[in-house]
Amino acid sequence: MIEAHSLTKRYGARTAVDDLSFTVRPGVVTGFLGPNGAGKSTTMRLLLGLDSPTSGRTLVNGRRYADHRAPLHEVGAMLEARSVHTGRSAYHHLLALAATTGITRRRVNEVIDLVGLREVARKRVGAFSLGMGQRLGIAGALLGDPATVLLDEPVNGLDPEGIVWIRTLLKKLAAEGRTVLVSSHLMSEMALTAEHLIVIGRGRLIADTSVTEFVARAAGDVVRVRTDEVGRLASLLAGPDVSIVSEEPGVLQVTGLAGERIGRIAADNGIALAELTPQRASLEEAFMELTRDAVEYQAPAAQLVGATGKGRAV
Ligand SMILES: Nc1ncnc2c1ncn2[C@@H]1O[C@H](COP(=O)(O)OP(=O)(O)OP(=O)(O)O)[C@@H](O)[C@H]1O
Repeated sequence: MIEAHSLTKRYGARTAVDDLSFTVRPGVVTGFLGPNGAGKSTTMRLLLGLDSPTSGRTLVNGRRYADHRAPLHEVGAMLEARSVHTGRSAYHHLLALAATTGITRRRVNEVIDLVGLREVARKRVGAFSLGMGQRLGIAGALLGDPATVLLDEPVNGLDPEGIVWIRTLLKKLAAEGRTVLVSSHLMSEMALTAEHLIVIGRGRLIADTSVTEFVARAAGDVVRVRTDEVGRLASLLAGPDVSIVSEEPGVLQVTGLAGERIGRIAADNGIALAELTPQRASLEEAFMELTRDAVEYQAPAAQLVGATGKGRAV
């Protein structure tokens, strides 16, 4: 389990992380989402004790990272910046890491197989592609068989096959009862990988919600209706919670009524419809909407704010 309590990090006048509180639970993959510069990497560094917070605190498996006697067995992490000795082979890089904490050669070989680097294990890391480097970083994170895994943008640089592989691996790690926190700036990727989402913008918490709930809220309730009788239909549909806009001749964009209801009202009044289409905001659109101006949203934890697409020009 990972906990952030009122975490704040300032670099001079710049606030990278701003009073952030959340809990990451074991058993599911949690996506850590935010646009570039939102503060994801900084938060991850704070969780790992690589940087100290200006205020607030973080706990991993109930303790501060620095208080763990064998941190590699508690938390495995891959941060974005690669700090691998490029002259070493993948095998020797992992062996050197293992040696610092009494991890066996057998385990080194296990993780090499787990991440699919067996064929290139003896090659110099300097010659690795970005994707191979990511796999090596993941191998390092898993070396200590940790209960908690933190990965910063692990999908970067992976080919489609690698992306599917990491998705499957993360789900497996979570199913084994581990806590898995994965950062990304790609909503679409996280929607396929994560079950829970923590979304930040400008260092602040914007949403702490299940992916299911995020998807449900992202599905806007705008229905596009095409008919020869727009005027008559619009007056029949009008109501206190209904908004109707017509941006092109013969077409209404209706908010606040389900498609079924619109179809029923039209049929009851003998109006023929040429089209009746619920318009769904894509997840990516919803995410962008949500993070566009993070300062607008000052969400309490465990709530999703502003993802309904309100404010869009309909
Ligand atoms: N060491 C530092 N010194 C000064 N400013 C920093 C430092 N580290 C991060 N920042 C600033 O803090 C903010 C958050 O950066 P951070 O790298 O945590 O964001 P991020 O969400 O991980 O973004 P990205 O996806 O681009 O890596 C940015 O404005 C960044 O410029």
